[in-house]
Amino acid sequence: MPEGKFDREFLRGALVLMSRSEVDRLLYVSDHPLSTAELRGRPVKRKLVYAVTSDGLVNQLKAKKYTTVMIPPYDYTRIEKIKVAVVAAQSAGLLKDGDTVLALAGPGNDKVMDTLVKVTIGSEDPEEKIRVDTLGLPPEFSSQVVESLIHTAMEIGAEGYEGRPVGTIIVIGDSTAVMEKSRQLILNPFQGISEAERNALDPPIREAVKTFSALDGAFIIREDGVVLAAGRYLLTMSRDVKLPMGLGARHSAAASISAESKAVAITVSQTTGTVRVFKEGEIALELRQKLRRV
Ligand SMILES: Nc1ncnc2c1ncn2[C@@H]1O[C@H](COP(=O)(O)OP(=O)(O)OP(=O)(O)O)[C@@H](O)[C@H]1O
Repeated sequence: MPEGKFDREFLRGALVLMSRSEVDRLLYVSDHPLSTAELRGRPVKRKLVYAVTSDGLVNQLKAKKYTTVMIPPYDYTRIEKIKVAVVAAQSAGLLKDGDTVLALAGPGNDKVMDTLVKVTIGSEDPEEKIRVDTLGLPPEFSSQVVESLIHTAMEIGAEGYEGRPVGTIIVIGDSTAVMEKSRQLILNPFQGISEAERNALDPPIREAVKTFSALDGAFIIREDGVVLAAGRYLLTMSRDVKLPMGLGARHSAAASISAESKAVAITVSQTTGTVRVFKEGEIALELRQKLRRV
């Protein structure tokens, strides 16, 4: 889409707002950085954080002393792009609780920006907030991967598969150990696909995870999001796990694998749609469904 007069006005309007002292950070989610002319006379460089999708661009912008974070090059919606960029900026220590952030994103891979979002960091409804940061995950885990899979799990719990409720387990991290402590129940649907094409950060792969959640068994996912397998039966049965009454074999298997490896295990309960994250054998996070469509 070529950039028109209104698009330039929109950007100018957004930059005027961003210059205001109430705004702590301006998150510019685009592979088309602002031009010198667009930035001239605006005291925003200090606040500006670019979120871009290529290493090359990160290096170019850093060489020009711009604060820059990298986000995956997937086909996200504008709001998803902004969420991913906020998480990336948080992980890079660029945002703190209470910061007012204005984020700008556009529909495609051109210069046009059409979405301006105001976010106050840490102000979300605690029920809604997925506090991956408070899970205390080791550094090898990508908070983007974990957050996106928790989100996918919430969708599985809310929507089920073809109108019927489904449950599943998603095990993330320490994958060599987890593969050793599990066995394939069915043919692995992710086998033979190149690693670049089976990353859970990629929206089509997230959709595939939702579809395959109807299969028996667990997903095994590497820290960087590469889906190694679906349909795995977890062989661990640890006695040291703490489970509330009423949770059965699925939750017990997830708790056990998280006790016997460094992995975290996300469960979706078929019965209630509730999503739980297990770490070191215990529930580290529990998210109930507000609205269930199945
Ligand atoms: N060790 C395991 N590895 C992978 N999946 C498992 C394992 N044990 C059970 N499951 C899956 O969990 C399913 C449901 O088991 P069960 O009803 O006992 O679980 P639950 O913890 O009560 O969870 P839900 O709330 O989903 O019913 C089984 O049909 C199976 O697909």
